[in-house]
Amino acid sequence: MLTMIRFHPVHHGLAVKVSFFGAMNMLGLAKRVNARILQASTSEVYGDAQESPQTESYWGNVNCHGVRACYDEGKRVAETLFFDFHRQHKIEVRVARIFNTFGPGMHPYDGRVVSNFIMQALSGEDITIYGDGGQTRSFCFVDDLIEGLVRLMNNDTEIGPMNIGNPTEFTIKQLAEMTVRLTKSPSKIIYKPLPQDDPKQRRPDISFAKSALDWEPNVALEEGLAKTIEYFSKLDMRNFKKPTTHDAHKNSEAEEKRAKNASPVRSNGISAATK
Ligand SMILES: O=c1ccn([C@@H]2O[C@H](COP(=O)(O)OP(=O)(O)O[C@H]3OC[C@@H](O)[C@H](O)[C@H]3O)[C@@H](O)[C@H]2O)c(=O)[nH]1
Repeated sequence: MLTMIRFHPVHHGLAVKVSFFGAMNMLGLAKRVNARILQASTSEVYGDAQESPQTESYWGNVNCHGVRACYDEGKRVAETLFFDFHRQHKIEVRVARIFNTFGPGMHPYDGRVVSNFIMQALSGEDITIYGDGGQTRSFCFVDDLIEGLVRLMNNDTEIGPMNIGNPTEFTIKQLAEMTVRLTKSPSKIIYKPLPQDDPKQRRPDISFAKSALDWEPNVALEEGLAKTIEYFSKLDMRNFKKPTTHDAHKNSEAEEKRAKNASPVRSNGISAATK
């Protein structure tokens, strides 16, 4: 749900609110009924990472006032709450950092890259790469993710945070080409501006999950993508409506315009207008 609303301007504040109050409420409930509780955290806590692969000990690189912050900071503060409740109230928390996950069951309009590309390819629309497509992601098939989460919840000693993702990295351009090939689509690939603060590289270090849970993903991107394409091709689209407009890239179009109108920046980074 948070993924779906992440870039919609109307919902920016809501993402932080849902993350914070949702975590507070659920932790209160876990305390009252003495339950073990899982936080589905995210690779977004690493922001535009300056280390790759990302280990759990990396503190991340998040622009706290950027357009993406509502999601990234919301999930970061939720982790803070989980660990505080663990320390103060001895709640049995488990925190998994999930990397880009895909598979049957995805909402066709959730706005993420896998669903966008498959929907575009199946309907013969242009495939929209944001930026030059050189940015990378590590895509985890849903069955692998669920197995990892179940093992983490059943583990009596490790609380996390723990990366649960597929460490095989692909560029977004490779994903677009693979989608076109697997769907045999006539769609052509087009390029749109990159959204502000879009991470350049995402790849989990899963050594912790491997040693603690004896877990690693088994489904390769191509195999998972084929299953996801099959799922999307059988969906009755009358049951879905577009929740938001297809406009994530527009954040950066607006940024570009602002930058063009701003005073020139000197090589020392100080705007000419400030001198
Ligand atoms: O149509 C599109 C959509 C997205 N993209 C690009 O594809 C990349 C991946 O974008 P996605 O929207 O799928 O999401 P991200 O990988 O950035 O974050 C994702 O993984 C971590 C989760 O916690 C987040 O909830 C999820 O959104 C980005 O570089 C994005 O700019 C396109 O090139 N075209």
